[in-house]
Amino acid sequence: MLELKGLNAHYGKLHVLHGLDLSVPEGQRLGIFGHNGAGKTTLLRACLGDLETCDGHVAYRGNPIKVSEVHHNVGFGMAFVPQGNNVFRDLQVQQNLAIAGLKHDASARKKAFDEVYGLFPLLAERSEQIAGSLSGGQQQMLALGMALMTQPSILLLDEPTIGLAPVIVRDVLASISEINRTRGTTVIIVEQNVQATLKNVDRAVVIKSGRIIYDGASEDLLKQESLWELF
Ligand SMILES: Nc1ncnc2c1ncn2[C@@H]1O[C@H](COP(=O)(O)OP(=O)(O)OP(=O)(O)O)[C@@H](O)[C@H]1O
Repeated sequence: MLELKGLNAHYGKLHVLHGLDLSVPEGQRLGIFGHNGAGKTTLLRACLGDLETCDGHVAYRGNPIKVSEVHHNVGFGMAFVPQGNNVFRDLQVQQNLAIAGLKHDASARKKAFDEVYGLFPLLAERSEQIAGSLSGGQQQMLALGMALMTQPSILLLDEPTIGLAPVIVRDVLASISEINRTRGTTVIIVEQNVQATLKNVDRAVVIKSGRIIYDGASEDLLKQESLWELF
């Protein structure tokens, strides 16, 4: 579904990703882990074409991802939830969702609303609440709901549980698994909460200094003693 070949990324003289190869099949839940600064967010941005200074090949369902054409690339069915501050804080919950679903006609938008409210009943209960007054975990659910309003085939999530209490972390990760189970949506999730995330992904990739140093089944990652220091 998503294919990266020989991906290099730079910020000025800083060489961040070094010839990465990665192939993600339809319906997979992939967790990407690694130290701060390892290049995880950069990798997500490259998948979207949101990085001018990268080279290599990125394709989504056979469509080449063109650099600097994010608006075009998301049209292939990609949704990206960036780290933090990802809702319109001064607008109501339902207004946030409506904006995210603007590309749809009225009937597709209603279907998307029904799906989001079905997955996150709390968003239906709080539909008129101002988003900035939701708790951190609720805002994260709204951000996921906004991504779902686009009816994506792949979700790219950058640390969706950052700053949340452990019990809420579990809820948010379970919601992501539920989205994958009910819609078949492919998920790529960058996370620092490694142990909690491993319970909700099929495959784990560990990046160190812009290179993949582990790629395997999620349940096997914790058996790799040489990687424990990362966690
Ligand atoms: N816009 C930018 N300009 C210059 N350097 C950048 C930029 N964005 C990221 N970097 C640098 O690139 C490297 C990789 O950053 P990236 O955000 O991809 O790492 P990460 O693995 O997502 O880290 P974290 O877990 O802390 O979010 C870091 O050294 C970072 O300082």
